[in-house]
Amino acid sequence: FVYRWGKKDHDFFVKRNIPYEKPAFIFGGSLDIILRRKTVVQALLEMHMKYKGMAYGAFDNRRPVLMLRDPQLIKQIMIKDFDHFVNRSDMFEGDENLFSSSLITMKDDTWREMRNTLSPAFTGRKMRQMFELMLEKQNEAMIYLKDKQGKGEDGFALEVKDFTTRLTHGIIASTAFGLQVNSFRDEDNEFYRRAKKAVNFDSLGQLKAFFTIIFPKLAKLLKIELFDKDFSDYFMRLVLDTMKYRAENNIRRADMIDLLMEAKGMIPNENSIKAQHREWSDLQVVAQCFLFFFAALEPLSGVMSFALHELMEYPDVQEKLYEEVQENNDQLEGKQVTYDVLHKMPYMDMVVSEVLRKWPVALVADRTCTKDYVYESPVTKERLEIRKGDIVRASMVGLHHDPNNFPDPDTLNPERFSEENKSLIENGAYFPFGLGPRNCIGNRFALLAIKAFLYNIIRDYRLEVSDKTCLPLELDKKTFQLRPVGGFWIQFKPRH
Ligand code: HEM
Repeated sequence: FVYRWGKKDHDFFVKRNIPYEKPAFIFGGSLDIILRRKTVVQALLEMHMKYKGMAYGAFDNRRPVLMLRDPQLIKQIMIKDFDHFVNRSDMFEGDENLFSSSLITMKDDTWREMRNTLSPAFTGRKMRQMFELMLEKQNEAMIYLKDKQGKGEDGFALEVKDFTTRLTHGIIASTAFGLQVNSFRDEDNEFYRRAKKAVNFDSLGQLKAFFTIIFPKLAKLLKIELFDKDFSDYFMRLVLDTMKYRAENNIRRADMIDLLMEAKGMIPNENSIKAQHREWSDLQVVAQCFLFFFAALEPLSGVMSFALHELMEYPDVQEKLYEEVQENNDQLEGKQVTYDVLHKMPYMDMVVSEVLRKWPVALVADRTCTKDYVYESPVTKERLEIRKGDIVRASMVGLHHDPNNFPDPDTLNPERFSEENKSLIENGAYFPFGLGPRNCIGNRFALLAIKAFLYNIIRDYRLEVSDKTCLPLELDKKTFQLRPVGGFWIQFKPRH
């Protein structure tokens, strides 16, 4: 029995006549990663380059996954034939919890209705209002750096992932939970501690996550939950109490809580959202605030950290960006950067696009096939059959580093995204925020936060190599997070 179970689905791609990466007994496709022999990025890149053609097979732990390689096919699945591929793959089995009830994991009509409910929170108008809340947090971060700098001119070395994580926590606490926490000054606040525990899996957390994914039924039987009850109760109480307090005291604020209160009919509704959808349960509402942690915290702080590292490694790019920042800073007479100014900085846009090409931190985007599907390549006439229940996956990291799509892929070159060059980029080959109706709902939010962050840092500091910098950047195999060996160390030299 164990032998049969350990080899379950190993012939999946043989039967389909699709080339595939052979899985290991019991552990499927993740053995090298569990044993820390490879990083996830390395495994994805190697596979992408090894296979040719439209698609190949791989195993995500024990599940067969069809890896899509061809930009045309990816566009067809993610955009044009989205109706066959509405849902993501199930990550965890188990009872309803804060993760399983969030937009990321919702399915079919429930997903559609929740996406419609949340979309107004991410429009240009709302972003403009949320920008003010973001700036408050960015200012706290800049004060922290100033204090660290002291009077010396040489500056100081900083592990920037810790710094960007604290900043992102502050932004999420404010924009999603309506909370004012200064994670720089008050380093041990309860919100920060609890949230960090949830997202920043320690070794035991990582083991629990793997166990629940590889042995979902056993985990359910043994009542091994990814989030303990105490933790879920804290966030449920936090959001529901805030809503009650605001309703009683008639408080409005440009954040997620406000939008969800509208959706629940607790306050007057600007967007007539309530009329369009069902009654959401308390769990479903709180899960949408919580999803900022899963969907936003790690990618946002990750991209900010990689951006600083890249600017440090490419001083010419850094100087060119500084010139653009300085020009705008002069026009603003040193006042705070605005939403409009950030949208009119072409070089900033090119730099951020290129950092996201090199470091598409979400790495992959998944869909589950919900109706049988056949694709025929218009070029080669090759056919690919995808059946209901199959999982398909596009590897952004593979496509973004494929020299056929981006020559010299390991070099940071913002010119790829210049006005004249960017139209040459195929959008099935570049999609750091995913593609189609199920793409990242927070992409504008993310771009805004990253650009405001870079503006402030580059205006005040020159980024240089420190004694502890990992250069060339080598990802740490010991963690599932994207982090260089020894951390993201950078020397901050004050410009003024
Ligand atoms: C640089 C930062 C970010 C990156 C690179 C990123 C990337 C992605 C990617 C690749 C997906 C999957 C898209 C697909 O399947 O086609 C996604 C989904 C999602 N992201 Fe982001 N994201 C970022 C920041 C954020 C932020 C700040 C938020 C919230 C404010 C957010 C909320 C979401 C949500 C809710 C989904 C699921 C959407 C759905 O299923 O309808 N993300 N993100």
